[in-house]
Amino acid sequence: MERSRVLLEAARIIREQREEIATLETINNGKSIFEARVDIDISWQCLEYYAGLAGSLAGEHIQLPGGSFGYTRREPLGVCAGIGAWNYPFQVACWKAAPALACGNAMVFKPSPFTPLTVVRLAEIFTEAGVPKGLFNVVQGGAATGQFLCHHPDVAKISFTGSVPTGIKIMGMAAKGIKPVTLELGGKSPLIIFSDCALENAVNGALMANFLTQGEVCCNGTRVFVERKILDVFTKEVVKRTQKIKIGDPLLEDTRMGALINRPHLDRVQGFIKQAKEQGAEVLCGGDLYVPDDPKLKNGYYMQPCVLGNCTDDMTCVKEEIFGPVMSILPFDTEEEVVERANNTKFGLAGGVFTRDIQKAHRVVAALKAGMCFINNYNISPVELPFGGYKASGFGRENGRAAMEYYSQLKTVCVEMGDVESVF
Ligand SMILES: NC(=O)c1ccc[n+]([C@@H]2O[C@H](COP(=O)([O-])OP(=O)(O)OC[C@H]3O[C@@H](n4cnc5c(N)ncnc54)[C@H](O)[C@@H]3O)[C@@H](O)[C@H]2O)c1
Ligand SMILES: C[N+](C)(C)CCCC=O
Repeated sequence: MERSRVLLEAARIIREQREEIATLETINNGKSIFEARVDIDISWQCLEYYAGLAGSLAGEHIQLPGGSFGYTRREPLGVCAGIGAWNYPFQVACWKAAPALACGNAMVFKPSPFTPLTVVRLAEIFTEAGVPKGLFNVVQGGAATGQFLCHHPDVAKISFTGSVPTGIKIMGMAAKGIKPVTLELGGKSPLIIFSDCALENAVNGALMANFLTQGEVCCNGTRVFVERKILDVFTKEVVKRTQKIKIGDPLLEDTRMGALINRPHLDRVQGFIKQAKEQGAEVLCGGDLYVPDDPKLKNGYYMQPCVLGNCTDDMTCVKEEIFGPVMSILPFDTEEEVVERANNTKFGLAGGVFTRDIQKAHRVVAALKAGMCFINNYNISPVELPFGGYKASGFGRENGRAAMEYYSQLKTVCVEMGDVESVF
């Protein structure tokens, strides 16, 4: 209950300072202030949710023969290292810190060197809310700092959010110390649009699945499979709506797409589009740099959101995570075919389906090999729901009751009520 009170107080401070933190996050990452506010809301909701769960940590009582019994205790792991990506800096830190602290652990958090700012604010808020000194700590740095944390003998668990190649290294380092890991890695998720969908919702869903945070979202549904019967009408509408997305100064109220994280990443995203064209895809809209009128933004890393048509499953843009505002549209004819193609990927983070046929919806998501599936929506984040991947997208879960499992360990106590029957 004490942990709960402190987390609730931290959530209250975040709510109170929402505008200031959102502004800092926009400066930190480049995403629009409109979206940053949503991220901050999801963050305080996460703290409130785990505040609610903190007092419910409990074991079981198990009756044994002769009046003996056993019981289990759910105990903290110790010092947990959190290593974050740059796309949701404040939110990722809250998704890790809230369950870690609720379960009685300490955390040392390392943000991405590209987004060092807001997690420091989080640490200050925790202190202000009454988190004891040293219980939540921030260290800045890049790969070397991350490696140091993973190898440190006092670190009991590593919770990592980032790319698959780094995830592989983290798992290797954790293996050396037999440390449990949570890996929240990348994806190339399918979004399946059946012809019996509510078209406007499906178009909205496809935009939500591809263009939040400049497309730099792990669970994005970037392979948009569209039933051939509605391919033309769906594509036309998606392109029309994509062209209307307001790009520019992320601190302006009406901006909906800000700047990508840095120049090398922008070049990489555009490299994927160039390669897609060479492989036969058609750029239906966007893909070029966007240069705002404001002279002080001229050198910003802005690009026009891109929709690719004429795509096939073997193209690089369809197989690899681009992590930018690039949607690939792929036609399909049957449910069986689309499920097989949707699952034909090394990743398994998310998936989505739009249809009015509720049986088909449940049948298809049951067949998808992905950890987070959406029916008739995409990329919403209720903190009550566990989030995490299958296959190369990682394992372990954040959010929901499930995350408590990943920040605690079970101790079993066996209690003898009779005499010891020795075999010797
Ligand atoms: N599944 C999820 O919840 C989720 C959420 C956000 C981002 N992501 C993924 O993150 C990737 C983009 O983020 P990124 O570019 O910051 O990823 P990244 O793997 O380059 O870096 C992630 C973090 O790991 C650190 N790091 C890098 N090398 C390390 C090493 N050898 N040892 C220890 N730490 C190291 C970085 O400094 C950073 O803090 C994408 O693939 C995206 O899909 C996944
Ligand atoms: C809040 N979203 C949009 C579901 C993103 C979760 C974190 C992944 O990058």
